[in-house]
Amino acid sequence: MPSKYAGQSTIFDDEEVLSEDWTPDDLPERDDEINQLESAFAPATRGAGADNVFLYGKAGQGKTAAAQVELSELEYHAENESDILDLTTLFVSCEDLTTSFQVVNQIVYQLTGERMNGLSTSEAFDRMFEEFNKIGGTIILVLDEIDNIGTDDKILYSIPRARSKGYVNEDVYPSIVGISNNLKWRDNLSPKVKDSLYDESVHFVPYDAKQLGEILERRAEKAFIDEDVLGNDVIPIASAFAAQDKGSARQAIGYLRKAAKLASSKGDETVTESHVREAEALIEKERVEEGMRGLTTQGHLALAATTALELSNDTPARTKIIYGIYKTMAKKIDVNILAMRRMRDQLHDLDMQGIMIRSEFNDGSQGGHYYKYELGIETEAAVSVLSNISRLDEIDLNSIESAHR
Ligand SMILES: Nc1ncnc2c1ncn2[C@@H]1O[C@H](COP(=O)(O)OP(=O)(O)OP(=O)(O)O)[C@@H](O)[C@H]1O
Repeated sequence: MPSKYAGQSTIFDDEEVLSEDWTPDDLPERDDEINQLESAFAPATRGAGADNVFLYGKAGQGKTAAAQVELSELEYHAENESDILDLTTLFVSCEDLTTSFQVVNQIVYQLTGERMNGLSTSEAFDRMFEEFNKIGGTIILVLDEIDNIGTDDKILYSIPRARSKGYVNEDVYPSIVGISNNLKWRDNLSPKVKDSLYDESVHFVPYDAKQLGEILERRAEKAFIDEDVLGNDVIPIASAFAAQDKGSARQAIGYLRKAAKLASSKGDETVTESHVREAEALIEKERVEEGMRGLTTQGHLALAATTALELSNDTPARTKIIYGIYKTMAKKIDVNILAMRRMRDQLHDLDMQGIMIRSEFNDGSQGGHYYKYELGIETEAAVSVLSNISRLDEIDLNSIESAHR
């Protein structure tokens, strides 16, 4: 008898194509942006080093993918067509790095396999430039999610000025490709950084539904065994969902991937519109749960107080009722008690994130105008997230409410 794994995928040819890590060779929707990158890299092909360039735009807009595609092209040129270009490229994710020192440390680690311990920031920079001197030639550093360094931005003016300041030898041409989806951070950079980093600044505007549809079509061609696997509405709906939200290609691909996995796990031979709708609802649920986990302690307490009321069927509840329970909980775990006005802000934020639902009431001249809140998610989902937060260990969501009564 065949195992339950036999014949599992009746729809996928190459499932990997829908994964987060798969990089396309071609991004036709970003031709203009890629041309701008090409102009920034072109001086390197003439032996003058690449210009510094800054890619910005919201998440999932192909900034990282465009940098990868254009750098691969330049690497191909250096290896196969050029006697002039001696190229080293380094891709550094700054996701968990919050200072220039940490970024420098990571660069040195990626170049040498060694971490720098006990060095001052300027010693660390010296060490990095020493490595650049050993390598020589054109060195392009892609610093992805560079906004994580906040105002500690020494690296962003030191590398672009390394040659003019004599930090590196004559034959070394280091430059930066900075990538960020935080537009505020970019606008608030120090003038020193703006001067050095803004040789070129490339803006990635959000994709529209048509472009997202084309991106999905190309992926689908590679991912599925044939075109009949996808119902006619699948791509238009997945791209419309993503376009209405953030215009993110990552999000659109995520809907298609989840819908296809749902179809596959149910043994269905085609992916349909209802799989996409189900996928969207599941992804939204995961997003909200993630948001719940990431709340501050005050946010968690506001959620805990509302959840306790939900468990005793006392929702929707007015702010002052939630506030009463919140105060008891905050006291119990020794947390500073917010004023009622601030609690209102917390509840409003939870409403904005889809964790709660706020309804407006108007009792005319007697009661005036007020809001009531209830959970916007399954009660069990809130209980499960809250029970995994150690700061709230001493709070019993079932008994606090009865204590309040
Ligand atoms: N024009 C496109 N064609 C095909 N795939 C694309 C296109 N644009 C983006 N993608 C894909 O969408 C996903 C997100 O893209 P990418 O990581 O490059 O976005 P980003 O702008 O760098 O976002 P973030 O700032 O969140 O990292 C990747 O899987 C990428 O391959």
